[in-house]
Amino acid sequence: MATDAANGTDYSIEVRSLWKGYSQARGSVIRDLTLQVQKGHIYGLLGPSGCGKTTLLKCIVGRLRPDSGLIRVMGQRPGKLGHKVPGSLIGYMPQDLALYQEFTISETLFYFGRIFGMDSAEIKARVDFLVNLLKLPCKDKLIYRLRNWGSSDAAQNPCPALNLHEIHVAQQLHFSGGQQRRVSFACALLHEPPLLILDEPTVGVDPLLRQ
Ligand SMILES: Nc1ncnc2c1ncn2[C@@H]1O[C@H](COP(=O)(O)OP(=O)(O)OP(=O)(O)O)[C@@H](O)[C@H]1O
Repeated sequence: MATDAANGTDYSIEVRSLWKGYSQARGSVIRDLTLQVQKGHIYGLLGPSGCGKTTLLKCIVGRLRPDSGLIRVMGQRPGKLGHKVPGSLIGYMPQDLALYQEFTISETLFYFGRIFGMDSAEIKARVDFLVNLLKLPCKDKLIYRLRNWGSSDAAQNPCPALNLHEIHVAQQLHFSGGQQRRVSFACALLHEPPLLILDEPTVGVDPLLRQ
């Protein structure tokens, strides 16, 4: 309805006259930005590197405060007391992966599921679904990728005492960079949020997941 739209309730995201910078010396990264995203719509944010896309998304999910202007997400200001943004109203896949390296994928998804107030049965069902949907190789793999294992440079190799076979076995227990992005995507989808915000979701993933 037109009246609802005017009040912002038809919008999942509403940004008006947003200004945001990181320091006075460097000035504003976002200058007087206004945009609206209607509920049920997919919105792509395009722009050159460094123009402020991630900064805008961080303001929308409540990780950064605007210098001035208005942001409403699902009808209310992010960070407002009692409003589940940041929280269960959104699924957010950040550009920089923010996963606990010591967790397995199963532990990671249970951790986020608990934060979103899901019970064990719900989480388990979603984990099984997402592992299948995103073709995650094994729920019991650790997230951490052993970067320089196997390097001939003794200074870089974190465990030079292991032989090549042992290193190969250890690497099989861990995720690659692209697989970690799939796990991050699974975390964003886990609680079936009404609003999904993905920051460069296709970087480092194969064509199958891009589709
Ligand atoms: N934490 C920060 N402190 C200071 N400056 C920052 C910070 N984060 C980003 N910037 C600066 O703000 C500007 C916009 O960065 P932002 O990451 O929002 O751009 P972007 O459009 O998402 O870029 P890309 O497409 O390369 O990811 C850049 O000049 C960046 O250097």
